[in-house]
Formats: sequence, structure tokens, C-alpha cells
Amino acid sequence: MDSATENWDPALIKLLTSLKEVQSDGEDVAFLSELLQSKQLHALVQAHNKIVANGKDDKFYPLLSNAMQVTLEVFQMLADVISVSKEYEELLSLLQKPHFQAILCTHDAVAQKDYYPHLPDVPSDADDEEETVKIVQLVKSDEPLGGAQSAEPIVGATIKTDEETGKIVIARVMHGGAADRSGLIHAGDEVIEVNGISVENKTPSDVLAILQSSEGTITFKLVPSFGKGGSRESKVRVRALFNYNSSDDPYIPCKEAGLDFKKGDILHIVSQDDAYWWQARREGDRVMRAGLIPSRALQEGRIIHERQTDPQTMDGNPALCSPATASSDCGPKTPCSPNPTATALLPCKSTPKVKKIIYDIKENDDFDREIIPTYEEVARLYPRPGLIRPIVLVGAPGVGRNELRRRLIATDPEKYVTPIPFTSRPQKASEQNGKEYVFVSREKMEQDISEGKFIEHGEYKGNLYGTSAESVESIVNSGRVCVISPHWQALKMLRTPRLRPYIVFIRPPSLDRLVETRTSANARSTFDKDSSRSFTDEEFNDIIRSSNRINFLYGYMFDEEIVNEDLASALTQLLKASWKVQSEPLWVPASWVQ
Ligand SMILES: Nc1ncnc2c1ncn2[C@@H]1O[C@H](COP(=O)(O)OP(=O)(O)OP(=O)(O)O)[C@@H](O)[C@H]1O
Repeated sequence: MDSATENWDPALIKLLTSLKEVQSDGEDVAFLSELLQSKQLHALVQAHNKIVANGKDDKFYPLLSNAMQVTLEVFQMLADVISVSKEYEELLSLLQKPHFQAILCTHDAVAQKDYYPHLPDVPSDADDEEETVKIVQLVKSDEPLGGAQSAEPIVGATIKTDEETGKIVIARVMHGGAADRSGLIHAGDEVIEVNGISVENKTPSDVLAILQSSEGTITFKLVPSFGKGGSRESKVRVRALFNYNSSDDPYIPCKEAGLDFKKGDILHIVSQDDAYWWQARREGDRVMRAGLIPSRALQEGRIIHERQTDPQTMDGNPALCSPATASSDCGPKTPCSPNPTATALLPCKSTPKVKKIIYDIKENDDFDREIIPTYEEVARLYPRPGLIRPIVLVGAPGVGRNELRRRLIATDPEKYVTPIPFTSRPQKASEQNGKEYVFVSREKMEQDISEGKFIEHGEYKGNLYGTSAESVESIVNSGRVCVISPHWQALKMLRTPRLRPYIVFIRPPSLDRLVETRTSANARSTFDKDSSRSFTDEEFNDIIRSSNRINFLYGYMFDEEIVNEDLASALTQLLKASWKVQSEPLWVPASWVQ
């Protein structure tokens, strides 16, 4: 062994020696010899040997593989006690550092062995004429999976009679179910025998009876359908924009396989193979098996059909009155309809299946009918230190957005800032340009408004007022938290990849509590800008009505809801929301992170 080969791996030296013995001048041998002597290969072999050697050592075993998740939980705990001590704040800021997060992320990838290559399916050269049969054994479990169109439940898959051949075939394999986990059963596979019993000329119900009577292990004899199965799990995440309850859905091919969800839930779409029924899991659920949900096309079709058959239907979206929101939206005190005079909301309890709301279309001419609320594709946006998303407080006029904004800013005026509004009104002698207002000419302001530079604007006593997108951006770029409480109609201008706002919907409590809290605090009505007086009963009703309407029209844009009943607890929730924005990865429209 010469000095050049001193540190070489013995296996490589052996290979090289035997290669020399080949005594060939061939190009291939020369190439191989060069490769075996290359520095890069030796470095790789050494790295591999080190990993293998260390892998045997117990002290390098990962204690957990979800360090990122644990850190999020720590964030949550720290957010609750952040005001208690400086150390907590320091810890939070350390944990937020991108390098630290990158280490944790890498740690998890290594601990989960996420670096193993995903090998393609083994190609099959099987002759169509020659039937290859596979025997698959699965342990019968209690997986609540039921039949498809003419199918019956079997361990995480459904079966049906093939229309052309009349044979029993696997209709669908549920992602994460026992059949899927086995990796051996695929959609399209033909079932020949179950537990040794031939299924020839049998119906799916007959097969179900065989399955139900079997105990423990079930053995399937299948003819594989090459090319159809084994679809890779998709990575698409969506935010549900409607509530879904599979037991109320007469069209779902298999009720037991349905996945119920609420508006706002994040769903991991694992398969879109079927045009009408997607397979999904709720993000964060520990359940491995996916469930069936209506595809976007199917849900859109349903909503359009509902709107066409009943033009007065408010949205075709069962969300507002479905049981999930029944307590807040369907009770007698807070009717779902934004306009009680035109309300045709049927009490949820007695008729749970009727979930639509009728409203007076004349009063809602700005209702945006193009939006068909089904699913919004989302992705995680990681917090970027020094670039905090603006916090936008929206809600019905008079609900308390400005009060909450003021209180939030008062907790730390250095950190929380609101943009200085622009106005076309003449500057008073006592005023300083850029302090209370930025004074500009009417022409300039009109020009900027027409160019879309203002996120909101309005006219009061002949003068224009508005907030520019640029002033929001400059606060964000200065590392502070921009807090705004615009009119809800500004939402469409605001919710852009450029501004990436975190939208908090401020909801009123029930009518009784609204009246009670505002009266005891001697709250001032915001309906009459010219005089200071309390809210009237009609105004309290208006707050509830417009809140329901805003929620209906723009609810899909809200990141969070805070009920403004008690000011102190609403502020605490707002502070928590602010910490979340600064420290946690949050779901945003996928286009914002591309
Ligand atoms: N939770 C609460 N309890 C008691 N009073 C409240 C509460 N929230 C707000 N108020 C009071 O209600 C009044 C209206 O609040 P605020 O000015 O914040 O409304 P707003 O949503 O900003 O309305 P507008 O958009 O019309 O200006 C104020 O007097 C405020 O102090």
C-alpha cells in the first residue's frame, strides 16, 4: 500500500486490484479505474462509513423527529407568558431565528430519514394475456370504510362490479388505510378469491358477507391492474371554505369513507385521481387513513345548481348555518340572515338539512357572485424576522375595531404602528405635515386612487381621506407591526401577495351582551360623526346585521375571529394573534409563497 492509498477504504483497494488483473485496455475499464481512484468517491465512501459507524452508536439516536412541532408548542406557551419576563422574550426571539429553525428542520428531516430516495414503481413486463396473480393478506381491522357505488367495505378499500367485464374490482384505495399501507392493493385490481372463496358471479354484497364472516386475517387473490395503482400522495393543502358533513350528503359513494370538515379547516388533499371525489386528511390529524370529500368541480357544480334553481339562495354554501356554527349563527338572537325582514332561515334544530339563507338581493347588490367558495389552495408562510405581516382588524362599523387598534398600539407604541392617513383637506396652521395627516392636493390624491395606490379612501365634507399601500409597506419594512382597521370594503384591495395581511375579524357578541357591555362602558356611537351620543337599539341591530353580512361575503379571507365582548380579553386574544404572526408558520394562499 503506497502513501497515496493509505487512507483508502479496503473494499475500494480490493476492487481496484481486481480491476488491474483484468488487463484490458477497454474504455469501460479505464473509466471504472479512474472513478475508483477519484477523490470524490473516496470522500463519499468515508462519509458513508462514518454515518454507518455512528448510526450503530445509540447516543446518536434522535429522541424525537418533530422538533419543529415541539418548537411551535413552545411558541404557543411563551406567547401566553411573554409579558412575564425578559428571558421568555429572549428565548422566543432565539427560537425564531432562521438559522435555528433551519437546524431544527434539518434535524427532523434526518430523524425521519426523509432523505431516502423515492424509488419509482418496479416496472412490470407482464403479458396482458398471461394472468399474473398476487396473494395479499391483510389483518381485518375496525376501519370504518364502506361501500362505493355498488361496493362494500374491505379494509381501507372499496369494491364494485366492473361495468364492462362484470368482474369484482377494487374501486378505490383509501390513502393511509390498511390496503394502501400494504402497498399491494391498487384501484382496478380484479378480485378473484377472498379467503379461498371464488367471487366469480358474486355481487359486491356477497363479497361483503364473506368479509364480514371472516375473522383475523383476510386473504385476497387479485389480478393486478398494472399502471393504474400506486399513485403518489399529492402535497396539495387547501383551506375549506364551506362546512361538510358526509352523513348529510346523499351522493357520496361511501358514507363511512367521508371526511367531515368545517369552514377554515386545512385539508391535505392526498389524491385527486377521481374527478368528483377527492381523498383528503385534516392537517394535523393523527389518523392515517384519508377520507372522501367532494372535489372542487363537484362542489362548484352543486353551488351553481343551487343558485340557478333558487336565485334567492344566498350562497349555496351550507357553512353559515351548518351545525358547526349553529350556536353563534342560528340561535334566535343572532339570525343567520343579514336582513331579518327577508330571513327565511329555518331553525337548524328542527330541519338540519336545510342550510341555506335567503336574503334581500336588492340590499346586497355588491354581493360578489363570481366567488364560489369551495377550497383555497394554501401553503405555509414562515415568519421572517424584521418583516412582520400587517395586522388588519375588520368588522362591522361600531363593533370596536378602532378601540382595539388603539389599545394594541398602547401596549407598545414603538412596536405597533398605524399608517398616517392622507388627506386633500387644507393643512391648518397648528398641523404638521406627516404627523396627523399627509397633506396632498386633491388632483394628486385622485390620480393615486385611480392608480390603485390606496387600500381605502373616502370623502368627508368635500375632502378626500385615505390610507396608501405604500405607507403600510414602509412600516412593515421598518421592522414594526403595522396595525390597520379599514372599512371592510377595503379587503379585496388589501389581500394581495404584496401586503400579505393577517386579517382578524372582530365579531360582536350576542345582541344582549352587545347592548349590555356598550351601555355599561358608556360607549359612543360611531354612526353619527357629528355628535357624541350612545348607540341606539337600531344601531346595535345594524352592527349584528352587517357583521353577519361581512362574514358571509368575506369570511373566506379571515385568518382569525375575535369576539369583542369584554375589551380586556379581546385585547389579550389580539396580542396572542400578533405573537402568532411573528413566530409561527401560518397558512396563506399558495400564490403568496411562490
Ligand atoms: N368591548 C367593548 N365594550 C364596551 N365598549 C366598547 C367595546 N368595544 C368598543 N367599545 C366602544 O364602542 C364605541 C365604538 O368603538 P370603535 O370606535 O372602536 O368602533 P369602530 O368599529 O371603530 O367603528 P367605526 O368603524 O364606525 O369607527 C367606542 O366608544 C368604544 O370605546
